[in-house]
Amino acid sequence: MNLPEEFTRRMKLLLEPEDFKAFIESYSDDKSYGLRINPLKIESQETLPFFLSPVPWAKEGFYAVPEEKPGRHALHEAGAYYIQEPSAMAVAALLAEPKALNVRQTFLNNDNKNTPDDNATIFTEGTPPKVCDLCAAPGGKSTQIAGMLGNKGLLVSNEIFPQRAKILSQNIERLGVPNAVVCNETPENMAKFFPCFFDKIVVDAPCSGEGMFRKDETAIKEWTPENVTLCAERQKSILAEAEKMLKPGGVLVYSTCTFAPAEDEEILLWFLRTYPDFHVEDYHDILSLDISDGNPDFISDEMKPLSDNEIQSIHGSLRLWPHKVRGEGHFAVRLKKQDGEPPIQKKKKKSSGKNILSKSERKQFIDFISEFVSETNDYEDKRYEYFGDELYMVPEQMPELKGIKLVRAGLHIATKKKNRFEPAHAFAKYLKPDDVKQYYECSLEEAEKYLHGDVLQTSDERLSTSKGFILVCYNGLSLGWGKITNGTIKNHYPKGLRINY
Ligand SMILES: C[S@@+](CC[C@H](N)C(=O)[O-])C[C@H]1O[C@@H](n2cnc3c(N)ncnc32)[C@H](O)[C@@H]1O
Repeated sequence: MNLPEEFTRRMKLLLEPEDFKAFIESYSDDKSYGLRINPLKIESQETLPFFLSPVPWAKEGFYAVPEEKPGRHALHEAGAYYIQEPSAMAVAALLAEPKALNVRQTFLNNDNKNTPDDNATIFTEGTPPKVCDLCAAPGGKSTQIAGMLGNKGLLVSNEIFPQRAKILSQNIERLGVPNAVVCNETPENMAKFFPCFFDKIVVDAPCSGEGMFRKDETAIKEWTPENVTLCAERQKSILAEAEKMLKPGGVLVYSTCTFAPAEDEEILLWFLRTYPDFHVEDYHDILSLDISDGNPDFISDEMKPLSDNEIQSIHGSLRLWPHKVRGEGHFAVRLKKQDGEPPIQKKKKKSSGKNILSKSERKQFIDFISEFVSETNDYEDKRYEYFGDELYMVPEQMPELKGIKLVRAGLHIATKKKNRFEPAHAFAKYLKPDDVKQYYECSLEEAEKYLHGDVLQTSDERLSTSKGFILVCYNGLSLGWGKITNGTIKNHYPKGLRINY
């Protein structure tokens, strides 16, 4: 592998000779590859037909074998898991509260045996939090956070580039997440819409991507020292906006997938000096002791001298090195904002009302879903809003977002067509077989046909007289809608998502 010369020179200066040797040698190893199970869909990895071994720092994370192609399997489309580079899984894990993370520690101490307690999620106590993932596409951290939220609270996932925001939104849909709002905004606009709003924010910043070298040749080609400087400036401006959006007492997680101190330790130091009401919370002993500390010696002379407090804070950040852990490399730190009274904000109205379902429309909608949903009670007191003809079940904690570029406003539940509704694909992805009046459980071969867009033929006696919308499932997980008559299931899998197996 042809690493950029200046990159190698810098790493040689930073690392001890033995470390440097091991670091460079790690580039001849295979890249790390993993998947994270989606707790909204499956309880354990045991139902997956792949060879998996646990990632120490992420409860739902597993190393996988790329040759088994889990990304091409029907279970992937069913939202059972998300393919994610293992070291990246440490970032969202840093959002967890220590109590829940101690559960994880027990998990590790028990030879990685899964225990029922281990399903404890981080946000189950007290009011469910409002979380923002500010640089979110394609959705690795967002889908991990959604799993931790367990359909409670609010997740606002933002991505600045429209095409990437669309992919983010699709991944959120695939994993069946109901409480995520996807925005396509600049961090500056996000801060205007959400001042002092969030309990937790992740800034997984755009960076020079030195941790991508083994995975992606273009990261090597695009690397320049000037880009490192440019990224560092951009990271500061993104963090400055994130800070405005965080409530007092809130948690900010900053991360990059690069090794450049200018984007890691130095950004952390800059942040602590600019915002003295933040301090670092050290999670090494909670996440995994294999993870290294951030290094105060990496700080350049212009930023020296460092106080004892600053040195300790930098030690509290995490570095995942590819020669020390099984992962491509990451930097991450958890910052806590001092408690205090939030500045008084103009209260945002919940909604202007014009998009909201009228009483008669609400009745019409509930009547419509009662044709295929077993229990409509859960849907009766929810907040519904139209965006054009698209009807969304909007998370309760979402303020009115007039003027913001929205890609997804919660759970896309239906499309209005003249005087009737058509259930949305996202709604199918959210539902489980037990939630509906009729579902069809496919074989793997049928699932692949369905995902390809084919009509399915069933000889299942129970369905011989069935009519109307039916949830097409594989391994007990919904793939999408079909419409059944006389045992023939017409395919409603969205055209843009169809796959050639
Ligand atoms: C490291 S990636 C995020 C990866 C994502 N968190 C995940 O886990 O899948 C950084 C993201 O920031 C976006 N980005 C680029 N420039 C940005 C800017 N000026 N402000 C905010 N986000 C930006 C990129 O498009 C990219 O999707």
